Amino acid sequence: MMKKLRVALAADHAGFQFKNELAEILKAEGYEVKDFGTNSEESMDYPDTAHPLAAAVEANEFDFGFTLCGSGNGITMTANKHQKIRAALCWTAEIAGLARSHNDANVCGIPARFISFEEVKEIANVFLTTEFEGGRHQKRIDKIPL
Ligand SMILES: O=C(CO)[C@H](O)[C@H](O)[C@H](O)COP(=O)(O)O
Repeated sequence: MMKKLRVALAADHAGFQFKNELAEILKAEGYEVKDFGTNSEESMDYPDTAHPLAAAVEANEFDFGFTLCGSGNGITMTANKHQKIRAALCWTAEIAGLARSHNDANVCGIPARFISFEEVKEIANVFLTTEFEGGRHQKRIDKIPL
């Protein structure tokens, strides 16, 4: 039997709505999903949800993470402070595929104020189903950590 992929989600107030909708879709598709918040549209600071998500992905409690904020930048920058995290800002499905196949990204950053939920679903689907190619890309990602 195929292993259920474990997926962590985190957002700030700007990504809250799409994060909830994405969680429901991923659960319905059979993914194991954990929601690291935020839990309302009340203004909050994205590092407060991004750091716990990144720490859990880094500890291999989850296979992949999705981070959603307005531009996708702040929450993705935060996740990338963790040594074993490769968080990629993904605004199209093609970028999401390249983030997996070339960069072995383990966190997908989503700019919730700039794309539609249809696009979010496509991005998530491609991100979760694209394999890392390895080869020449492996030695490049090996050079990323300081
Ligand atoms: O962190 C961000 C930018 O990198 C996100 O886009 C935030 O969601 C945004 O800054 C929140 O803005 P707000 O005016 O406080 O709603």
